[in-house]
Amino acid sequence: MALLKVRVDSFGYESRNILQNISFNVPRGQHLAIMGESGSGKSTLLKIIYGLLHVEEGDIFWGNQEVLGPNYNLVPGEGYMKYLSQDFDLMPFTTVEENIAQHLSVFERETHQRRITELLDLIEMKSFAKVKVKKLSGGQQQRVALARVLAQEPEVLLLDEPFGHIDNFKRNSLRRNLFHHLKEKGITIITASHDPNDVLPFADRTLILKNGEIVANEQTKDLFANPPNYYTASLFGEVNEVPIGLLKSYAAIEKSVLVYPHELKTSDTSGVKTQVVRSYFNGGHYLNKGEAEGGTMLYFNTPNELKVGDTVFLNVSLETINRRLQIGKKTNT
Ligand SMILES: Nc1ncnc2c1ncn2[C@@H]1O[C@H](COP(=O)(O)OP(=O)(O)OP(=O)(O)O)[C@@H](O)[C@H]1O
Repeated sequence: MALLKVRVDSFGYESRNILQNISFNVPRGQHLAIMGESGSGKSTLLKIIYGLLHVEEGDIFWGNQEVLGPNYNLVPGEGYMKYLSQDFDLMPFTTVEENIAQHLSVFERETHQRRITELLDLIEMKSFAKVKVKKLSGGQQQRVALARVLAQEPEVLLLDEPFGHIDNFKRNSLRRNLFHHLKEKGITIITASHDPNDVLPFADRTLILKNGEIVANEQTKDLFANPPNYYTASLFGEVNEVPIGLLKSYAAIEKSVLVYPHELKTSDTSGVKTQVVRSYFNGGHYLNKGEAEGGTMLYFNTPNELKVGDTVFLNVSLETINRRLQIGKKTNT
């Protein structure tokens, strides 16, 4: 079974080192997400995998084929791999339809119209088929760019912030359509994104980059349930680092555990005594900031708005505490 093998011992622009000790595999058909703060090296890594940047120390293989970088390929990029960069690379003076058609195989002329319709459907832009690309908004152009990379049905698809310019109204259905389509076709995907909504529902595995190094590479659900550090957890949203002694006063452990806001449950009578500082409307719930005894700030969710100055008692299940303590042990060793 084909496997994408990525090894970058070190890579830098000019003299500055950007990536080091990178090594991971992606089996055919798997969807890997790459998350990391801005500047952590996500785009650089995708460009290396696609063969746009030359790596002295490292190599990239798809099965037995080595991805040759710009020092060996006059036109960088491999036929079986497509890369959607943050700038879309469209032909502005031709129509949406022509932009897509240009990437369809010349050997399948009779099926072109059907494929164009299928791709326009996928990006929800059927009514724009005859519109010139230069007249489209940034988000619409990004959707056309997505259709273009899909037109050739690559074996490996690299997506760099694929929904960054698309508004929420279209974004949710587009990412469901797109990732469902790619999974059905068995395409191997690597998506670089800041947005946990691009990652949590769709990526089989998630790799976390920090300062150009891998800090985690796990099944997405396991990583969310057991984040190895604060940095990883905070990429998924708000998170608290809570001293165990605050949660369980009898515990003689000088450690903290990571607790997501939805894992802190309120009670009127017992738990960590906390005074409400702010209550933020989040749509389906309120995210509250509270000051616990001893001054620790805690973020916690409630179904209703809380009044500033109110006192609540917060609790975390023993099961959650124990699970998080186990990860601490694992990563310390
Ligand atoms: N062409 C370049 N020349 C020099 N330095 C660069 C170049 N491209 C990127 N960098 C630097 O490399 C580092 C990693 O950038 P990269 O774009 O890979 O990060 P990223 O994680 O994709 O960030 P973002 O999420 O903001 O897109 C940054 O410090 C950036 O300034």
